[in-house]
Amino acid sequence: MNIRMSEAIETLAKPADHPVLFAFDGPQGQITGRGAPIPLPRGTSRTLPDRVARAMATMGDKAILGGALPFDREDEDCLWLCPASEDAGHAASGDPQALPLRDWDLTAQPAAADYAAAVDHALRIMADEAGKPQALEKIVLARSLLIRAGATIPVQALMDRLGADPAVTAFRVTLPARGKDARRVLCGATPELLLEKRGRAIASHPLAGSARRMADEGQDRANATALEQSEKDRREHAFVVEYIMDVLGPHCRSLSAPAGTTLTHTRSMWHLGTRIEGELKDPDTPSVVLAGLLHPTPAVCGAPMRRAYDLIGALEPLPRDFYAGAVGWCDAKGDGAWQVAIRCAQISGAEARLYAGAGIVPGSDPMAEAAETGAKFGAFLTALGLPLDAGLAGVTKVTE
Ligand SMILES: C=C(O[C@H]1C=CC=C(C(=O)O)[C@@H]1O)C(=O)O
Repeated sequence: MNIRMSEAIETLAKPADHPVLFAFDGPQGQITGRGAPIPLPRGTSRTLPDRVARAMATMGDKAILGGALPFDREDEDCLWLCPASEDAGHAASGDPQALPLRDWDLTAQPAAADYAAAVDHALRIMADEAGKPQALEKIVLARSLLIRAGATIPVQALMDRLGADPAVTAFRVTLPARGKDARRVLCGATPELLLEKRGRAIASHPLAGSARRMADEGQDRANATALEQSEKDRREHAFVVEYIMDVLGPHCRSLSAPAGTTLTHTRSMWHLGTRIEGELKDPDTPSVVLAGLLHPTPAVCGAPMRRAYDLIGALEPLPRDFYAGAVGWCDAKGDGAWQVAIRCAQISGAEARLYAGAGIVPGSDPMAEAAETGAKFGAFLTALGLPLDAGLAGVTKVTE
């Protein structure tokens, strides 16, 4: 179907009557896009700037663009154009009775032990290649949990529960139908800001390096201190900051990152973070175009990027699809916020596929990385009403 953008906006007269296409609720604000399901022409990262420029030329200040960029830059993105309206502040609340899930079963894909074997494999490649040109220095490997419930998973109620943590951006993005999955939604609660733009000012807040939060205050503090002092985690983090500085640098008249990292936290995880801030040379560069240039960063892929990306395809048994891509919104001025699509699931009816990954560098311990991914599932599992450590099944005991 070929739809001109001007026609698309006219068709979407009463957004409140339409289903939610995308919604974000977090430190960067509350944004909801509703409308008849009219996507922007779909395409890959290569055509993104051109498609966005054409959309922006017709959208005036009455529309907002939002959606998801896939992990794989060669896959098609999913962006929607909606009228910006005064009641678009937030989506209606979900039915609080709809959760916890009552009947469910859970399958780890791959099992924790197979994930640890893939980590071990990557570590051996790093050791073999050390010192050679284009040697693999970091890779982020992910695994997934497939949850099958007895009834349709209530996306808005889930998003409401995920958003209870003030440190995260809860999000939902309606994805294009695929096969029997007619109503696919990407839903999650990400703590990681890929790119925010207001006028000329931009910011990014990459995270890499993790430790699990503990119920016991003393143990929790000990985990945080160990993370702050971990040379392995600081190395893992530095790749991300360096990459973002390199990609954004040519687009900025100033760009800076503080020396050292800051400890940040969600309700279930500690992370190392760095807030990068800058000023664009061209304040009209749309935030979605900058997000498209940036992702996937070494927080979800690795270094060197191409080498890590190829190996992810070989070592992970399932495609990532929109996990580890980017989700966000962009207004007619190009302002907006894009988050890294982590701590999320692709939901289709009564099924949810959750994803979590961990950064691997020389010195990583395969079973500890499997445990880290297990802990990263925690927030989503809790929101569904499942046991916090259901994601740790098959992880043999590792020191916290
Ligand atoms: C890839 C994920 O997390 C990234 C973000 C923060 C910390 C990370 C880490 O310590 O490995 C990851 O880079 C994920 O949650 O799936």
